[in-house]
Amino acid sequence: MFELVLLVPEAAVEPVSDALDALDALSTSVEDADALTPAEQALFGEPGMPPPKEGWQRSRVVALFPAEAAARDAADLLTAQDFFEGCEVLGVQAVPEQDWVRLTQSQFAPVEITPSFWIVPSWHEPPPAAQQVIRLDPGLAFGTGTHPTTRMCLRWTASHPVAGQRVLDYGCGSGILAIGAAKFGASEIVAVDIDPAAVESTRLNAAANHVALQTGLPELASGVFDLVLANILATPLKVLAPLLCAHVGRGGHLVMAGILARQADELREAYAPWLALEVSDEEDGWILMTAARA
Ligand SMILES: C[S@@+](CC[C@H](N)C(=O)[O-])C[C@H]1O[C@@H](n2cnc3c(N)ncnc32)[C@H](O)[C@@H]1O
Repeated sequence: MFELVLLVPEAAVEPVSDALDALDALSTSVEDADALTPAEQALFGEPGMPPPKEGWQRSRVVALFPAEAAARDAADLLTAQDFFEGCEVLGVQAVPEQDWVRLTQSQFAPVEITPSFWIVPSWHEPPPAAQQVIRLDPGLAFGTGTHPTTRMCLRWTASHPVAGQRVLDYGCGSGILAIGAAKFGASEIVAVDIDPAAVESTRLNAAANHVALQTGLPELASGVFDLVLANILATPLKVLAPLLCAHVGRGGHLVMAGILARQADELREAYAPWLALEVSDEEDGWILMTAARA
């Protein structure tokens, strides 16, 4: 494999990427050419918000070709185009052979939730101290245990008596919270998501963990539960307030994540007509908000 590396100003990124596609590049990646320098620009918005800017001032565009001649031909053809003005060919270089599967796998190590509760990818052995293990590989749906919001929900489940309880995981993603509840003895679990890919992912992950649960689109959730887990984001959680509260039975708990510390008051206010939320955990600027129904 050979890669053609280009320096491209913001306005030309789209036509250059389209042209690389038309020139049969196997893949094209676009990175901030000023990354790790004082000119680096953040393109991430707050969760749920659009980024403050569409593109970087200068991008490093890397296109992969199967042969050196194809990469050099593409460079020659691009250089002749009007839209290439202001762009620069930085070079064509051989890409060393890699074991991509092993490289990807090496980036996902077991995640500790508590000293005895771990999330472990299928290619790792569980650590000796692990008494409870969720087997989970990164996939299409959110929830591998590496995000603080997921970890806080799992820690809550691990430290409360969920055995024998009816549990609703609202916004289940990979199903990790539902599977966690099953590992701690919940007797009936319903896991729902608006994304059909998440529902499928939950079904597969539950099977891989030998866990029985019901999963489907949100309409599947009916009745009241002893525990309602919802790791979504502040804005949808506010909209869902009446619905989620209606699912919390007497003596039951609502546990919510996906909320930034500075959003605590607005969430408290949105839920006040039904339940009194309090902050019960915090990690990396994210908080866990919980409430109990008397
Ligand atoms: C941050 S992920 C959480 C996944 C997993 N529960 C975890 O804790 O890691 C949020 C999930 O909520 C789902 N979601 C977003 N809005 C939703 C809604 N209104 N109703 C149901 N699911 C929703 C998304 O599709 C996504 O899978």
